[in-house]
Formats: sequence, structure tokens, C-alpha cells
Amino acid sequence: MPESPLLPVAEAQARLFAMAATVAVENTPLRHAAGRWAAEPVHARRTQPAADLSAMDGYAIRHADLPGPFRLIGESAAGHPFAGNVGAGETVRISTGAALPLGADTVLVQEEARREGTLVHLDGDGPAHKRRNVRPRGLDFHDGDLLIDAGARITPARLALAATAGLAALPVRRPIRVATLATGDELVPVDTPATGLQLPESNTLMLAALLADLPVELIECGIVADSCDDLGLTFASLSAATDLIVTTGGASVGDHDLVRPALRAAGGSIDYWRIALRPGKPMLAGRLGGAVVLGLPGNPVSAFVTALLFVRPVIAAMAGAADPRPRTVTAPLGEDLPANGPRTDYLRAELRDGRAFASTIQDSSMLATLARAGCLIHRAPGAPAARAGESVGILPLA
Ligand SMILES: Nc1nc2c(c(=O)[nH]1)N[C@H]1C(S)=C(S)[C@@H](COP(=O)(O)OP(=O)(O)OC[C@H]3O[C@@H](n4cnc5c(N)ncnc54)[C@H](O)[C@@H]3O)O[C@H]1N2
Ligand code: MOO
Repeated sequence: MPESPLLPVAEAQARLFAMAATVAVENTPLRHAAGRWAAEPVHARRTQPAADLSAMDGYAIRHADLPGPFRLIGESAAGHPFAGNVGAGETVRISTGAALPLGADTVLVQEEARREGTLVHLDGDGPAHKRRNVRPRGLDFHDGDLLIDAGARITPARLALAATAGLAALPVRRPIRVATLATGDELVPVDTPATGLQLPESNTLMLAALLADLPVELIECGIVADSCDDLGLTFASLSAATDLIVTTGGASVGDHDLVRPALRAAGGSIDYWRIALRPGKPMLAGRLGGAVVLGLPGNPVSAFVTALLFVRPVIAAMAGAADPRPRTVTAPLGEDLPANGPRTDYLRAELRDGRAFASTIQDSSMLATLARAGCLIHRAPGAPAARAGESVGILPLA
């Protein structure tokens, strides 16, 4: 039977994102908000620093009084400000992060000061200008400032920012419930020795590891037999409580490739099947009840690439990411590449001295090659031959 045209990757991603509704928002304690996406813009609830603070350990002085000497009248430590006023010729011992006392405008670092009893002498060049070594109130942000855009990831830095801005919780979306299952009668679980033509099941393990940094609740269904009934029963059991169902294997055209018929039999629908991608052509996207279904090809490298291009991004979309697509960067090619065919290609490649060297054999069953790869080189459909040194788009893997 002649093949129908394959769906371009960008269109397949766009259609998938259109299917993926965002899940409910929960105000979540900061500790549990890491790695999620802000569901609303986040504004500061305090000013940081709250007052003019010292950036160094030393002596708070009035710049106009230089070169001193200065009479020591007290101390300002972090959390314990000096209560009085620094007058002409006076100084206050000050620590990093402590409030600058009234009257003082500059900090003399202790490496440039020499103390004799209650007198402090300049012992070096001294602060070059007024306000030197002072962090002004609001240097970082002011109360009410927009700090995190809606749809931005809660990175470790943004988490610390939110804490400093006076927030104890953040509006993020609940974790995405993702079910994974493998099909194939040749497969055995990893804890069962594979004999003869049996093969250890590795795709769902790889998927779980690929999703480890995302906000997911994983429902691991393991291996389901190559039977429409078994697959249908599993689908039916997942349709109500799952946001995303990811299958691997049985996506192609063989007599035992049953994911499509089983999905239809369970009352699901197929939005598209077969995309212009290598590896990963037989991937399908569909729905079952309230869940999105992604049927990944069984070949491990095909499952890996489609997980990077579709599974991770659709989870990010459901979790409210402003831009859920994978992040690509560029690298110079280590060796010439031939012109590409009609499918988007992702070549397993090693990164050496910042250059990308595509592996000689690009077979979608080869895990040793995938495990060695530091990146995937992106080749657009019909891309002309490329020379060593030319810049290409890559998906970093490490
Ligand atoms: N006549 C055609 N044959 C094939 C086509 C085609 O267009 N016409 N497409 C090929 C492409 S491209 C791919 S990719 C594969 C994918 O097929 P399936 O999704 O049906 O995958 P399976 O046949 O079930 O398995 C393929 C291969 O991968 C191994 N496998 C499967 N699941 C796992 C797992 N969980 N862990 C480890 N390894 C797994 C399986 O044993 C097979 O060796 O179809 C081509 N055929
Ligand atoms: O697309 Mo298959 O995934 O080329 O091996």
C-alpha cells in the first residue's frame, strides 16, 4: 500500500500542544515548587535589601572625613543595627550584610584600616568615592516588582528569589500523571534473566529516567502482551486517572503492531500517526478519555528521540511552560555530512573539543551508540550537504 505523506515535526508538535490542556493550579510551598512552571506572574512582597547595607567587613564612615583618623563609637552587625548616628570624625565597626548607620555614607574595608584602641587609621588608598561598599536599599528588587513571568520554570535561582521576595508558596500546576507501558512478547522485565530471543525491556526504564526532572506522577504499567484485549484493558484502566499515556513498541505496520487498533477499540481516537522524523517515524498521537496518548516506536533510539521531542514537551505544556519545546544550541561540525533526505533527522553524535562528530552507523536499535552520544545533530528535511566547521543545531544530551 502506498504511504500517505508524513506529518512535519513542527506541525506534529503544534498539534500535540493544542491537545494538551494545562492542569489545575495549586498554591504550592516553595520546597515543592522547584522544577514546575509559574502559573501566574510572581511579584515581590518586600524590598531587597530592606535598607542600605554594607557589602564588606570594615568601618562605616563619612567619606568627607577621609583620611581620618576616626573615633570608634559602636558596632553594626547583620540583624543588630547601630542605634545612634555617625557624626564628624566618627566610625562604626560594620559587618557584611549589616545596616549602614545613620550619618555614614561609605564603608572603609578592614584590609585598609588599622585600629589602635578606639582610633581607626586609614592604612591604604581608602574608598575611592562616596557610597563605596554600600548596597543601596532595593538594589536587587523593590516591593511589587515583577520577578517571575507566568510560564517561566521555577529554577533553583528563581526559588531562592521567591523566598527572598517574601513568598512562602508559589502558584504552579499540579504534577502531571503519566502512565508508561511497553508492548512486545519478546520483552522481559529487567529483573528477569533474558534467555534465547528474549530481550530485557529498557524503554520504560529510560523514559522514567528521562522524566526524572519533570513534575510527574509516574504510573508504570510494565510490559503488556501483544494482544488487543490486554492492551485494551490496560488502556481502559488508565483513561480516567491519567493525563498522558505513553506506550512504546507496536506502533508500526506489522501484524503484531496493535497499539492503534487497541486504542480505537478502547474508545480512543488517533489525531495523527507517522511523522517526518528519523528516527521515530511511526509515532502516533491521540486521545483516550481525558488523556493524551503518545505511541512511541519500539526501537530504543526512536523511543528516546520521540521522548525528547514530544513526551517531555507535552508534559511541560500541560504543566504550563510558556515555551515547552526542547532547547537547541549550535556547535561546529567535526566532519562533513551528506545532504539529508525528506525527514527531519536527529543524528547521534559525540562532542569532542566542542565539535559534533556524527556516529558512522545511525541505526535506531543501537543503544551503545546512543549512550556514547553527547548530543543529537538536527538536520532539517532536505538540508544540503554540510562541511566540517559549519554550525549546526544540536540537542545536548548531558
Ligand atoms: N514494513 C515496515 N516496517 C517497519 C517500518 C515501516 O515503515 N514499514 N517502520 C520501521 C521503523 S522506522 C520503526 S522505528 C520500527 C518501530 O516499530 P514498532 O513501534 O512497531 O516497534 P516494535 O516492532 O514493537 O519494536 C521494534 C524493535 O524495538 C525493540 N523493542 C520494542 N520495545 C522495546 C522495549 N520496551 N525495550 C527494548 N526494546 C524494545 C523490539 O524488540 C524490536 O527489535 O518499525 C520498523 N518497521
Ligand atoms: O523511525 Mo525508525 O524510528 O527510523 O527506526
